[in-house]
Amino acid sequence: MAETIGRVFRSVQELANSNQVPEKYIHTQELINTSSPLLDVPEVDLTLLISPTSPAAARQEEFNKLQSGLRSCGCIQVINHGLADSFLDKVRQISKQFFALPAEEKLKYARTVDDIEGYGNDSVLSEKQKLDWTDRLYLNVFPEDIRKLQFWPQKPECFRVVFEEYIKTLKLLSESLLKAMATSLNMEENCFLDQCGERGTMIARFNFYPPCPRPDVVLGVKPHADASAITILLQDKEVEGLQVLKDDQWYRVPVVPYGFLINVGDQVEIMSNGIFKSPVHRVVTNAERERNSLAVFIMPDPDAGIGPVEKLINEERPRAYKNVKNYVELFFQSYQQGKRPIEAAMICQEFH
Ligand SMILES: O=C(O)CCC(=O)C(=O)O
Ligand SMILES: [Fe+2]
Repeated sequence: MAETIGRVFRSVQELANSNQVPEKYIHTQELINTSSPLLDVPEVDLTLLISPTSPAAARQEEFNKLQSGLRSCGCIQVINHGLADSFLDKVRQISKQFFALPAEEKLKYARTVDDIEGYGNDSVLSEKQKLDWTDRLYLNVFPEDIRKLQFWPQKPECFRVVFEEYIKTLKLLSESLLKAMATSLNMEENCFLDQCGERGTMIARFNFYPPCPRPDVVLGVKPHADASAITILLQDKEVEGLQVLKDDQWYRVPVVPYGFLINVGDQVEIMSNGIFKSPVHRVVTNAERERNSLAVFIMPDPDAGIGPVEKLINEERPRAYKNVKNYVELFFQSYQQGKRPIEAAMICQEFH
């Protein structure tokens, strides 16, 4: 068996417990403002949006909000999505319970040094990299044959049952969203979904952010945009932390306790020829309270190429991106070099 990180791994949770902030976690370039202004994220009522019995005007209103959110800040809050509040509480509960287990129990699911899947902390991609103040559990979920069940917790006991139900429902939700996004642009409803392919992948990342003694210089997650097509985020119900960059300024993303935050990933930015924006975002830390979130990344099949939808290319909006295959690989190559990965897919990069 490959060496597990058990031997070399110090969880952020352990650092937090011993009140230590190693230098690798400290950002020296700028102080981090944890109380920046609040972002105005449109709340979209999914039932009104997709139900054929909704009044046409009300449906249109929801489509307008969806489109304007994804164009301006790259995200929307989805409410009235059909998942019960009590079920979302259960999902949050299994995450909290997992991270609260003793270290030796969690280490049964530890990732290997050179793999991303499993329980661990920030993957080190370069020497200069600052580390994120977070522990994670990273699981491949769809297609089913890419699951590595050895990483799926057996404690708490209901983990797998609750999680399985959650991801099945989120798969359907992601399909509805991708269709709605295409429809909002007057495109054929499957134009984004079809590009994801039969073997589109879905990956879940449970994020656990222990309290941090230095929120002024440490980040929960450093600035990045997601490599996904879209990301479905279940935020902590009480503790804020996510920030989005808009017009060169950081904004706090509000907590909607039983809503999902949906953000555009780089691959839908490409498919939409830049109409929808994949937002740069980061997570700040909190000195008093821990925070949990669960990000589900909806990814196109890495073997199927993606590119801007033909009908979204025209004189006013010329093709801005190349067709790309296995974007995630490209993403990590650029990320290592400290570049914004999507630039590698842009045409005429010097003009952007
Ligand atoms: O914890 C959050 O709110 C967001 C995490 C995130 O950006 C990610 O996992 O890609
Ligand atoms: Fe992210």
